[in-house]
Amino acid sequence: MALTDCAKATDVALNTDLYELTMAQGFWESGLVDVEGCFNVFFRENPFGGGYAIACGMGQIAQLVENFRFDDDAIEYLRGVQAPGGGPMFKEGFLDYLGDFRMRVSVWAVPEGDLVFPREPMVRVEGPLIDCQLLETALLNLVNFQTLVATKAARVVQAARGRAVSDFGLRRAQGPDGGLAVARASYIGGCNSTSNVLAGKIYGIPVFGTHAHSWVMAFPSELEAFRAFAESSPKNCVLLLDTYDVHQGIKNAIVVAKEMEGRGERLAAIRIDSGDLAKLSKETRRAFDAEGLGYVKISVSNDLDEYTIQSLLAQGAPIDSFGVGTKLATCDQQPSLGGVYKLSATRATPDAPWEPVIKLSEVAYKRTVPGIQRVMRYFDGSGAPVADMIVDDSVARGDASTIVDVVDDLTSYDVSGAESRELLVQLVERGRRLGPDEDIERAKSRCREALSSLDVAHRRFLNPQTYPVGLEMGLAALRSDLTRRERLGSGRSSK
Ligand SMILES: Nc1ncnc2c1ncn2[C@@H]1O[C@H](COP(=O)(O)OP(=O)(O)OP(=O)(O)O)[C@@H](O)[C@H]1O
Ligand SMILES: O=P(O)(O)OC[C@H]1O[C@H](OP(=O)(O)OP(=O)(O)O)[C@H](O)[C@@H]1O
Ligand SMILES: O=C(O)c1cccnc1
Repeated sequence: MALTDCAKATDVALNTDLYELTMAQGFWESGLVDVEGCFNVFFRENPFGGGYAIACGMGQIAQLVENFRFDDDAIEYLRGVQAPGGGPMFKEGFLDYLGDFRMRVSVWAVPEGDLVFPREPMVRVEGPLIDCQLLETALLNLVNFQTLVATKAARVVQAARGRAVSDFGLRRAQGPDGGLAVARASYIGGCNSTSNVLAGKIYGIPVFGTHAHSWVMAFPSELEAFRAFAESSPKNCVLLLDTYDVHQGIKNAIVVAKEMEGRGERLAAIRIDSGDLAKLSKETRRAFDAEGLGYVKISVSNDLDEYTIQSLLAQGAPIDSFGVGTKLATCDQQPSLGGVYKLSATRATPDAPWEPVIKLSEVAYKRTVPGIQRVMRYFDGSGAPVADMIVDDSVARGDASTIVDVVDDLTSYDVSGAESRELLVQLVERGRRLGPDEDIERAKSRCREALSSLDVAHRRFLNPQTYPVGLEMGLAALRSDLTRRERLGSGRSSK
């Protein structure tokens, strides 16, 4: 993540909510240093009213775990933090403990770029409660935003139907870190390039750019501005046509394109950034084709998103590429994913058996899933994913053909005969990464393959079909049992 890439690596431990540190102090003081927990990250609704989400941010978890330490500066800062009631917030003994602290968690996660659906764990963390708690905020910060952006990008790219999409969002992103995260996640979600140069350097994402209206305005005439840009950037010349009047812009760009031809060069593309993009792109295409300039591509921008792109293509607009900024970077329509980190099991020591726990709620919809959860994804004969099953091996009944819906336990799905694969992959074992970070290109191709295998019923924007996610029958029974026990007053709530 940006903080681990750009700032002092050790600052990652302070990139958290204060309560994680006060809870950690409480665990330390209560002597609960050996107690272990299992936490799961999941979200409850697909973003943007869609039928899927794209897992992202997981590729930076191992780095977060490894870099998680409190250096002298961090301890000095914490020593100075005052409690509102007076006196230091943190005790010296706890600060000593933090000074030697190293994360001891094990982590499993859905690989970046893969499909992920509501209520299934996309990250599972096991380890000492203190460690798990200290990781919560930074982990959610990594995966919530990037999963949201990767999903938005996947939708925009889906609408573009094979045409290139570039991330233009840095100027509207949520700060410098936000801009980097947008570039990374939108590339994994399917964008071809970014205008963000730092993201290009850090992540190896191809960079792309045209020129601004100010370039044209800085010259006495548009024609001179176009000429100067063509001379300065002959190998990546994209001319912006709409500073004054697109029709005059077309004429001037044609003049410059011909002059370039005379020098053995080629105008790569033009960009249109306002007005009726369908009408103007058609006029531009006709004019350039009539002059034998069929190779000049048409790029458009201006507050685009998946819906405007879908509409432009439905209008037959001959557009070759899209620059998408504000609505991609700010995840317009839905500014946050709402992913949560919930405890699902505890054990008194690392060798003791896990005890599943459940969080009830007034609304059944918010009831959590207990246990040490794995996810199996089932596929039909054509390789399309058809359902995901959450399994806890300690209670599994061996009947892998029935999945009980995760929200409505009167609904079940039959997956008999379907091929399956494990969704969560282990990244970290007791604080140590199990391998190098995956190449971002691998995550990008995983996303492309996963989306192309997903039934269009789950991919469409309007009223997509809900993808089935449920519990293995033994886990469903355990959840009902724990719910009953808590409701009848014989569970943890009454002890
Ligand atoms: N043919 C079209 N069909 C659907 N939406 C379009 C079409 N052409 C443009 N749009 C979208 O309509 C919105 C507003 O476009 P509009 O023509 O008002 O540009 P503008 O706002 O005047 O440009 P400027 O950036 O100069 O203010 C933008 O989101 C743009 O992407
Ligand atoms: O429209 P977006 O999807 O956010 O894409 C990025 C926008 O940033 C630039 O203009 P800027 O917004 O700075 O000024 P303008 O709207 O006046 O052209 C560019 O010309 C795009 O329009
Ligand atoms: O290169 C461009 O055309 C560009 C980059 C960022 C924002 N708007 C446009």
